[in-house]
Amino acid sequence: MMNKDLIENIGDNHISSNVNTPLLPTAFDKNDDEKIKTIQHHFSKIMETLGLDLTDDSLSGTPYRFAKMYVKELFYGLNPENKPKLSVFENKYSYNKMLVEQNITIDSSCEHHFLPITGHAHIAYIPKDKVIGLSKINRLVDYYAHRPQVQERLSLQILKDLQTILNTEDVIVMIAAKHLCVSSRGIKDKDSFTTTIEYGGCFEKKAYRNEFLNIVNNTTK
Ligand SMILES: Nc1nc2c(ncn2[C@@H]2O[C@H](COP(=O)(O)OP(=O)(O)OP(=O)(O)O)[C@@H](O)[C@H]2O)c(=O)[nH]1
Ligand SMILES: [Zn+2]
Repeated sequence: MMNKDLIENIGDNHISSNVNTPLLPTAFDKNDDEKIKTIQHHFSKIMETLGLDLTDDSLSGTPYRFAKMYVKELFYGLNPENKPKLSVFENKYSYNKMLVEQNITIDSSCEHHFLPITGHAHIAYIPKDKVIGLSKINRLVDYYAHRPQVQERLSLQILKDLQTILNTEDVIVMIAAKHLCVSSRGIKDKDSFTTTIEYGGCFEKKAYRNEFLNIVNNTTK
């Protein structure tokens, strides 16, 4: 069982409440195995409602597979225990120019339809006293992406965490992604995609944003 602070912050203790993922007070009352059991039960009812024969050997394991996939894979980022350890190091070399980590895979799900959001994140920061292990940026993106999301909140959650960990406002997060709920149902627009860009500190200045965008545009395949 987790305490109230953890529930409210879902492990994102530094980010302001308006960017927290909305959770019930009961969010952590069940462990992963209990959640899988409950989801398995309800998903089998959904399948039965659709008229599917769960005694068929190809379908009988689906409710369990589906539940395990939700809890352990697609939405592992709802469990703060899965938050990656983000190692930061002293900026011994006093590197104080832009560092860009680009083409970070986004595999997320939209919270309105529970359909995939896929694309890339491009992130930059200008170090002060701390630098972060590169892979930890990718891990942080992956963690926040693996929740039911809207792209705006995903961008902000990543930004706020990096600003806190790196002890600087000078961070920018850009995400360009396709929403299957737009391309494969509803309006079924196959070509459109969505770009969000959130930043603070020196990236408020156009010159810094332009330098970042030039690097991303000129070097991203
Ligand atoms: N702002 C924002 N909207 C999103 C995101 N992902 C999905 N949506 C939108 O959420 C909206 C939900 O609108 P509703 O009208 O309630 O749902 P709907 O009837 O399925 O809407 P349509 O997709 O237009 O058929 C849709 O317009 C989606 O495109 C996101 O990351 N950010
Ligand atoms: Zn959607």
